[in-house]
Amino acid sequence: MSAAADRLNLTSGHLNAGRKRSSSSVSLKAAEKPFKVTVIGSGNWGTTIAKVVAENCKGYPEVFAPEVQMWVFEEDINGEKLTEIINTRHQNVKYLPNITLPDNLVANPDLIDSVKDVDILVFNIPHQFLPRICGQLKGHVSSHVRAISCLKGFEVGAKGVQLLSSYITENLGIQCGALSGANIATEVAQEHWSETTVAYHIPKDFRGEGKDVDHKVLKALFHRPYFHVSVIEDVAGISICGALKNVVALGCGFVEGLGWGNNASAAIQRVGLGEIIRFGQMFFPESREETYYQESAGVADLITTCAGGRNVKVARLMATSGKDAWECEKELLNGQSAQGLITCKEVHEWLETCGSVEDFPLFEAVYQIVYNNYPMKNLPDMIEELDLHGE
Ligand SMILES: NC(=O)C1=CN([C@@H]2O[C@H](COP(=O)(O)OP(=O)(O)OC[C@H]3O[C@@H](n4cnc5c(N)ncnc54)[C@H](O)[C@@H]3O)[C@@H](O)[C@H]2O)C=CC1
Ligand SMILES: O=C(CO)COP(=O)(O)O
Repeated sequence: MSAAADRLNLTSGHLNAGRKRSSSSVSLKAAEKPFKVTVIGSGNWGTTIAKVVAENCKGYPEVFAPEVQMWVFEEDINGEKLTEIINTRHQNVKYLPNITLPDNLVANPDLIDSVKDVDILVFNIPHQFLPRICGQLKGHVSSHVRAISCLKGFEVGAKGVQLLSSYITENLGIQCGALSGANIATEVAQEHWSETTVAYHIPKDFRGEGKDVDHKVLKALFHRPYFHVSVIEDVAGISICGALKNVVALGCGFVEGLGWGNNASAAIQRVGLGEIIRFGQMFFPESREETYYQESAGVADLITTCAGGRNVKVARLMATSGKDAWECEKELLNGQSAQGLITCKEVHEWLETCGSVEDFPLFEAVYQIVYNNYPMKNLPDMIEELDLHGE
């Protein structure tokens, strides 16, 4: 067993679909040429995942090239470039303040330069920017590159509703999995224990152990003592839950902001979980129902987001202040993004296209409140009424 695997103490139970844990060790072969990793994105979660990845790349030089590039959408912060601040003070003062970043993490404002000779791309940007980023990357990424998307959302367009990992595969011609879990970024950055789920299908052109990315390599890349990783194959299941729990969290924020308390929030989460699973069954039948219940990316992420995520905070402020969603997002998030605000519109457009709006009354109610100013106090009736129409 390599020294890297020894330190990792990988177990087969962590590497397979399902939740059976086994104590048998799985060796991690040293890479023929250590994998070079780039993180695309440097927001709240982007910087946190870059920290996790850089720690592991430094810790396992037999497997990964120690230097990790992080592409940064350049900004001026009080007369200084954000990339310069990150590279000299090792802090992302705007999106992840008060967290020291590893010195092998290098901020790069040049997207194309940041992916030069890369083997593994980790996408981590608000999903509304993905089409433009993919457009810029086209022709600059070899088909041998493997990717993981940490984004939560969908792409809705001429091709219908698409997973973001599929969008990346289609546009860049590279295999792409996903990482999603109950992961409020700041808690992970502070190294408070949490779990996550990584999902990845081994592609047909897999080049072999030590030469290509497999589940063991992904576990080594993301697992930390404070960030426990389960690697499975259900990319669709973890991505659906990650996208849609943001819409449910807006619903929770509305009822909390109205002062209705825990029961109302629990009711929204119950209805929301049902709609998430129904969405998966209708549009992504390859997703597995147990993923929603058993993985961190499933119900656990729904719970943490509805308790303490940015979407719930924005919706709560909408309820207490009467301001619209965009004002609240601006006021609360200092340039960060509440992805549920975009996802609820994308979901509405898709459901309308396929005549299924009435099957998803909560998603529709959230959309109508955010975009058409429907009174949020009518939320229970909106869910009921649409249910009755559906009968
Ligand atoms: N923050 C969190 O706790 C978690 C977030 N996620 C997901 O991770 C993804 C990334 O989220 P965050 O890193 O938190 O981003 P964020 O919400 O902090 O957004 C700010 C980022 O967007 C970038 N940006 C602004 N304008 C841009 C433009 N025109 N083009 C490209 N980039 C631009 C900023 O430079 C900054 O890096 C999202 O899909 C989110 O749902 C997932 C788990 C946890
Ligand atoms: O995805 C998240 C937690 O897993 C973060 O949710 P918010 O974007 O609502 O903060």
